[in-house]
Amino acid sequence: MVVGMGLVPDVVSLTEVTKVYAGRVRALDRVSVGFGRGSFTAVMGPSGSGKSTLLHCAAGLDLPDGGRVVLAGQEVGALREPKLTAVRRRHVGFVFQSFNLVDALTVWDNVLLPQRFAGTRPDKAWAREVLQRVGLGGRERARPGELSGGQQQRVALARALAGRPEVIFGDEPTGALDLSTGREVLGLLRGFVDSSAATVVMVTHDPAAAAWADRVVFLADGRLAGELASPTAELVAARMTELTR
Ligand SMILES: Nc1ncnc2c1ncn2[C@@H]1O[C@H](COP(=O)(O)OP(=O)(O)OP(=O)(O)O)[C@@H](O)[C@H]1O
Repeated sequence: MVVGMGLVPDVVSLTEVTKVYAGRVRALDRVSVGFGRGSFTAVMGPSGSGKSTLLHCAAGLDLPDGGRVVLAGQEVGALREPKLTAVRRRHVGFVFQSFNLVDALTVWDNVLLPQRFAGTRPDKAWAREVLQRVGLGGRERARPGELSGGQQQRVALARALAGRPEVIFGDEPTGALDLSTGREVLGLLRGFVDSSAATVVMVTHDPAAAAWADRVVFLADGRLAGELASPTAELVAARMTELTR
């Protein structure tokens, strides 16, 4: 099944992607899916269905064993290090459940860190604006340990956005947050998609979180198991119940 290959050009596309672990676990089995510019996609499926593997392959963090991944116009499998890392740093932002902030650095330095790693001159005015937008204006000098979980996730979001990536990948970005803080983070992601035509691909277990997306892509046993446009939490939950039956 091929989903998401629409009229809008894809920022990320996977064609017949297969990933096998330890020579026998087929985590992804000929998955073809595209993520269009300015779209927000949630990836869902039962535990072990291949969601994180899909995200890692799409983001160039992991190489597929078969098929093709094109990320921001570059075929990932054809790139060697350090080029692959350079493409990732230039075009991709990440938001993980565990935030992955550096405790020894201030909020400000955490936000600018990926650009410093990339060797690009940080756009400080934009970084400041992004921190304002996520509600952390004035907290630049704080350390992550002094912030709440929700605030730390917002720092991670600001860090992901500060380099103006074409695509942001989230692996359970609201998984460690309470309901209302999770909603705030999802609202921010939604706002960035709508205002800057950024592309978001987010793995989640939560139907209410998936309902913020334009589309939900379902996986089961490493294969695509359909998609849902304009999702509601109820429709997503019903589909998940069918998949886990
Ligand atoms: N590094 C690895 N080595 C061996 N097997 C792996 C590895 N990573 C993932 N797998 C296996 O690949 C399959 C897909 O894993 P993946 O983490 O992508 O699923 P998931 O849908 O994200 O699961 P969850 O919802 O539980 O996080 C599982 O069977 C998992 O055990």
